[in-house]
Amino acid sequence: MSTAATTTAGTAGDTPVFSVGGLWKVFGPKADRVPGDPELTALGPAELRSRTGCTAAVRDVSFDVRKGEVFVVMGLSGSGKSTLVRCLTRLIEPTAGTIAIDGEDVRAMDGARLRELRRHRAAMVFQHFGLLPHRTVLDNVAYGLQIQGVGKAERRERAAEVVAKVGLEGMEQRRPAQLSGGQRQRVGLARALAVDPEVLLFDEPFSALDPLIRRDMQEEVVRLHREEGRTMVFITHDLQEALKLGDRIALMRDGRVVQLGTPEEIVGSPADDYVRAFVRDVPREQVMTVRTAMRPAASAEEADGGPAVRPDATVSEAIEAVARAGGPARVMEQGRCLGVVDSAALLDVVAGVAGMTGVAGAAAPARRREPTPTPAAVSEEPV
Ligand SMILES: Nc1ncnc2c1ncn2[C@@H]1O[C@H](COP(=O)(O)OP(=O)(O)OP(=O)(O)O)[C@@H](O)[C@H]1O
Repeated sequence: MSTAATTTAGTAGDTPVFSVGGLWKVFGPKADRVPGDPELTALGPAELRSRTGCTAAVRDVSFDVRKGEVFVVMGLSGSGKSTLVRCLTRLIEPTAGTIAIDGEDVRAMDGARLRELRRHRAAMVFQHFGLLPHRTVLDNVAYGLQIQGVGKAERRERAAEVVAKVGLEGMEQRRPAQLSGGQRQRVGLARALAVDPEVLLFDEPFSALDPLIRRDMQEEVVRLHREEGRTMVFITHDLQEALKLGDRIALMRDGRVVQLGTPEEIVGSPADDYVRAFVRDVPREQVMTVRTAMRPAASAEEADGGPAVRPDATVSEAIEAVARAGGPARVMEQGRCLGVVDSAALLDVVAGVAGMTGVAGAAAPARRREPTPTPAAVSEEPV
């Protein structure tokens, strides 16, 4: 889901939307003493609990959420996802560490500023989003604007726009009880969107939906993100959902982020055995891109002919192109041939014997041949 992100994520000089440093949330008696005590921080969850009665739900977590990206927080139940994301707007008060939004210190905000943060800047979409049962869809969506003091005519107009945007046109006058679970979730999404927040925070919003509706909603999020480029933080315990939606994924275990990276990095270069076990059953060809399997062109003919694929095409897409053409495909970017992929290298990725090496072509060294100068331009559009 990188289309909007790559165009809107901006340059390295951009201030991140959220910047989190050394964040801790400890529940329990005298929680404050835990983060600063090396003896206690060295303990595992069970030992910490038995020694102090405390649970470290978030342990020394640092990351940035970049403008325009979908940042997924993933982990099993109890790994600390909800606590971490609630700390971002201080729905849960952190125990230690720093949080900034657009460079502004969230921990230093007073009550009024915090309310403003939650209402205007970082809106949350919950799994159980508490729609008002006696209000219509339109009024539920307009509710956040009403709280903000927006006049009736304007809020109805804006609510109608977002209702249409999330595909609920024609249902404006229904009440929540007259909607399906998926439609209700769309109302919750529309309500968060109506206040036009800089960042949307999703707390497992789709986990109660049945699989088909869930897929629809995931596609809705992908579409909204592509159209608007809005920054999103998305909690899920579902790996497929994380891989589908995330530009980057923070994988949590026992309060720590064990790996932070793109779906391709997480699947292709798991940081440890835990992550490796987590991603073992992922169909690699649907996540890994052709960069992983690419080698330099072996000859001028190879660089000049054959089907073209984009560098961010999946291995699965390249397999189709190679199978149709009966020979290697060229990886093309802005008219330049970056390298080629052949069936053997693509198969290596599927089999998991080619990893993320960071060096194009190094995944299949035995087959590496001498590079050929790339042609200046080609006529075909990459698939
Ligand atoms: N108010 C609380 N008091 C004590 N412990 C808590 C509290 N809230 C959460 N915890 C503990 O903190 C840890 C992390 O919980 P959290 O809800 O953040 O996990 P999660 O990854 O979001 O789980 P789930 O997917 O089940 O929602 C768990 O061990 C949980 O029991």
